[in-house]
Amino acid sequence: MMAQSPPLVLKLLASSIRAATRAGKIIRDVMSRGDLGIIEKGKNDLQTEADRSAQKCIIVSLSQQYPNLTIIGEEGTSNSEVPSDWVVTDCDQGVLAMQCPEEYVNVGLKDITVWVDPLDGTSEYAQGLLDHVTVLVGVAVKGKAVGGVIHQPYYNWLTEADKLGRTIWGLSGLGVGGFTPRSPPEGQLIIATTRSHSSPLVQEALDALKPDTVLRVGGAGHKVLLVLEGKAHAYVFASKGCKKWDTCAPEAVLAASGGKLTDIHGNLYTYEETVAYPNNRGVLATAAGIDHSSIVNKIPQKIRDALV
Ligand SMILES: Nc1ncnc2c1ncn2[C@@H]1O[C@H](COP(=O)(O)O)[C@@H](O)[C@H]1OP(=O)(O)O
Ligand SMILES: [Mg+2]
Ligand SMILES: [Mg+2]
Ligand SMILES: [Mg+2]
Repeated sequence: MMAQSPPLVLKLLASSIRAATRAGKIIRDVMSRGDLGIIEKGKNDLQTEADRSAQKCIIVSLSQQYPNLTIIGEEGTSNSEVPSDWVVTDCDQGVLAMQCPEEYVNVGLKDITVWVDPLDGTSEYAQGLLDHVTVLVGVAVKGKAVGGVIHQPYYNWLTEADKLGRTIWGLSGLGVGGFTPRSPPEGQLIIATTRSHSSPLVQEALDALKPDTVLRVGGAGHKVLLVLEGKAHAYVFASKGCKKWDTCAPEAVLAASGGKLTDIHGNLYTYEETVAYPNNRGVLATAAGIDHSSIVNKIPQKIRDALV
């Protein structure tokens, strides 16, 4: 009997794990060399050589394996040559060997849009808050965020440098791999929010939720990691500013763990190729077991009306 090739969604996730991990090494190498090559794309919006190089690594690596795949990356498109050791065309064998959830077995290339944030937390990267940095690859099927990779290249950098970096993935219907999610402590409310893109509206939403603790940290990927790790109950960002590549992978990984990422109204974003990039309705993510809608309901209508 001929061996069946693995379903596309599973294989793409397995390839994305390898590509994101390679991109993380590029991000560390740029920092080690010390010349970040910073460009200001807009107000409070930087791009470094690490963002550019990591994106090339991921896009070239996935495009070689999946010609005609729709890939949308934060740093735009460029056809420039990349060093051959940036091109990774192998797969994570552990994920490849898993049983693909039935509903994704027959998904074809045309149903998929991949959203790439090659370096999430650029502002923190430039300031040396290196554990806030993640590499995000999200796999959307017919507009729904179903698969995701969150690679954290500097995980453990201050504590166990010999175990540097981690890669966490999730697939709807299959679960989360790379670590074991934990529940946040009961009887309190810990909220993670922005440290570099705050505003009066962001603060008003936090005040309304009366949290015991607010963690002001960088990156959408990093904040969702805090929620997955049980270090925060929720990630609340009552502002525009995040884009589809910031939330696609985190949404998929969080959902695979039983949590939820939506706009501030509690509605899911969609991730089809034609969708507008900005997440103008804010971000609200909650851990598994947290009542997402009760948090939505505590956000004053005035704030919700401002985010449409
Ligand atoms: N006003 C903004 N302009 C550009 N990017 C933003 C803005 N607000 C948020 N982001 C993106 O969303 C991520 C999460 O936001 P925050 O860290 O403020 O909570 C940021 O790291 C940044 O992604 P990136 O670093 O990939 O450009
Ligand atoms: Mg950016
Ligand atoms: Mg980002
Ligand atoms: Mg980015």
